Amino acid sequence: MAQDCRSLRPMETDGFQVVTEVVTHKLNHIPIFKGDFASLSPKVQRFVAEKAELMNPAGIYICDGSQKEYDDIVDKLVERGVLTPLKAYENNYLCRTDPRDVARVESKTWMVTKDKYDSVCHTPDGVRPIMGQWMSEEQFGVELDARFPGCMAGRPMYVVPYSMGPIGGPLSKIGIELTDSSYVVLCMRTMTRMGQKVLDALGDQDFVRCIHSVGLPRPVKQKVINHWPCNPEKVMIAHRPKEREIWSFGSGYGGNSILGKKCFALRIACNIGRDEGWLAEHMLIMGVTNPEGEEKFIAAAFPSACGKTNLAMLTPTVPGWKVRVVGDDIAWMKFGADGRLYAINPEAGFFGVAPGTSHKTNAMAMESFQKNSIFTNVAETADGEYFWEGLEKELKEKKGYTDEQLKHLEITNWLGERWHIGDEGKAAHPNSRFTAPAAQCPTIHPDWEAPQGVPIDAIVFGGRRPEGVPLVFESFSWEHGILVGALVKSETTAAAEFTGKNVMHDPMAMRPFMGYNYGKYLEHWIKLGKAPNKAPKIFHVNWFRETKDHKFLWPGFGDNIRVLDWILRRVSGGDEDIAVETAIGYVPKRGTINLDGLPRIDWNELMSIPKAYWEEDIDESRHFLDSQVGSDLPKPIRDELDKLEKRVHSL
Ligand SMILES: Nc1nc2c(ncn2[C@@H]2O[C@H](COP(=O)(O)OP(=O)(O)OP(=O)(O)O)[C@@H](O)[C@H]2O)c(=O)[nH]1
Ligand SMILES: O=C([O-])CC(=O)C(=O)O
Ligand SMILES: [Mn+2]
Repeated sequence: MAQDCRSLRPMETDGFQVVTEVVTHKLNHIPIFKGDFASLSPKVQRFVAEKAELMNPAGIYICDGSQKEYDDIVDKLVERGVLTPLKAYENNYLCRTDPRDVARVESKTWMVTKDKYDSVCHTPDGVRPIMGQWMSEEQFGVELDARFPGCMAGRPMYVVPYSMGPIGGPLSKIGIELTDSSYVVLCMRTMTRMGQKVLDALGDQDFVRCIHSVGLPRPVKQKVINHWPCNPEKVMIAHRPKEREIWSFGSGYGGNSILGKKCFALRIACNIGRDEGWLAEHMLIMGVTNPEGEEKFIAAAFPSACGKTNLAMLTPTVPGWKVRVVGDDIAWMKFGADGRLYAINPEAGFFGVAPGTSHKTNAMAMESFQKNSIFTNVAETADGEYFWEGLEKELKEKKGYTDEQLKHLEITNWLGERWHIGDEGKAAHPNSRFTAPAAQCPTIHPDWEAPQGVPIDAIVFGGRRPEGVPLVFESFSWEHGILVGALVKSETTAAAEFTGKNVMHDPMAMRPFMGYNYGKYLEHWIKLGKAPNKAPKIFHVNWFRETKDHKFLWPGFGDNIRVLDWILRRVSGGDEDIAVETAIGYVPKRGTINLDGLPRIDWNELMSIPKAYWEEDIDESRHFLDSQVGSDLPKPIRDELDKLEKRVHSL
């Protein structure tokens, strides 16, 4: 490394005191700000030393995961203006990012493998794969060289050891993230089990290597906006699944930087799962107890910002039902010796969409983030409370404001500007997020950290489908259910860089998170569902069907319990006559979904299966599978599509 990091002035080292200057030939005089380098396992030492040599940080900070460490980092960030305390709560902070760094960037996310078709499908000439982007190893080398050498100059490099899943659990895995973002350190502490105890459990085993840099070495040449260094022009989120390695550059936004989450727990983990015989999925996990006291577990996959957090934390509107959350975003699932499918939530916190969250829609999320939480890109009221679209009514009632007072309330929007309700633009960014410890959720399941997981009785797919798709249907078989998952489509949301409302394919809600060839992934699913494994039933739901004048046909949120009730009665079997066979699957018989107490529901409109819509949809789906999965599409899935087409034609 050309630069001499010892010549940095103290302020350029973020005010850290040098504890020891370890002079090994490996560390090349890079000082240790915190922790004991020598106590790290040889593998970890080598990883840290090599990457420090490459990225040339001002010093190394080995995280112990303690509360004091968290508080110290928070204090520093408050002092620097990166975080603002939200005075109305205990230990809650607001973070405003550079407005160019607010969401995942799918176009800058790559899988790096020797063989292209390990990463993506054999798509016909001229078709750009949308389920994952491939980069060659050679190209990756070039891209790495253009970004990482010296990229941490003047910044501390935090070493973040973390476990996905309860530490030491049979389904859990360990990663180590190196990052120059202290915001990321705070989020990793909430979202994972992080710190010394992970190093203790690791011993000299291997781990997933995660390298993250905001990509703006000091002295910075560009203007830093909102004290949020980032490098939007050079963003790269690259994964090397064979090497179990992640390289993330240029963005501090959660989905790109909290590497335990999407990068490890989905893209790398689905590769590990393929090798080891399990599944890593973009799914919530919930326990649902009926009025008779029987509990069943559901895993559900909806695309980003399509309702996983809300469903997992649902407050039932029907008396006698109880819902408890195991996880709200990611499930690692493995069939056990008894043939049942067991799921763990690899995360320890919620990184949830803020707008739309209120006591009315998701009271349990609201309760989860009253303390110890970080709010990214939300707005703030003059009283030091968080604010976003969907909280207007609640705020008015809480404060006893008149409409006029509410309109004049001083709000600082996510951009830091003065803003009033009714003004142009949004108070909060549509993808603004809360980061809260899962343990703070009042409905967290007592077994949410059970190392062996919870047994899954039903898998549910869904998306935002304004047209044509009924509220709920059940697939005919495991293979048909996989086709249903493979054909998940949804209106785009603000969770990634897309603008406008287009209905896009998002198979299994995994399009942005696929870690290998999608056809092989479907094959893996098919294989795992075979006897002696007992495959759960697969359902599809749609909370988002609209009337012609764009009103939701279904009230959603807490009323979704009515649909779960039907699903679980189908799972229980028995001789209840509650389903009708249709071309696309079993749908509820009229009268078998409890609608008591709801305003008028247009059942016919909500449940209809319009032939013309489905014929067109199947043509489009066939085109999608042909062009995007091509020759990699497993035969059983193609057969299911043929059967579906025949059934729809004879509607
Ligand atoms: N109409 C309607 N909207 C819903 C329902 N459930 C959730 N939403 C809205 O969908 C948006 C996102 O929901 P989340 O539950 O945060 O989405 P998620 O699937 O957890 O998203 P990621 O964290 O991005 O993976 C919120 O703005 C909700 O208000 C529902 O049942 N009906
Ligand atoms: O990754 C993120 O930024 C948040 C998330 O859960 C998603 O987009 O599905
Ligand atoms: Mn998600």
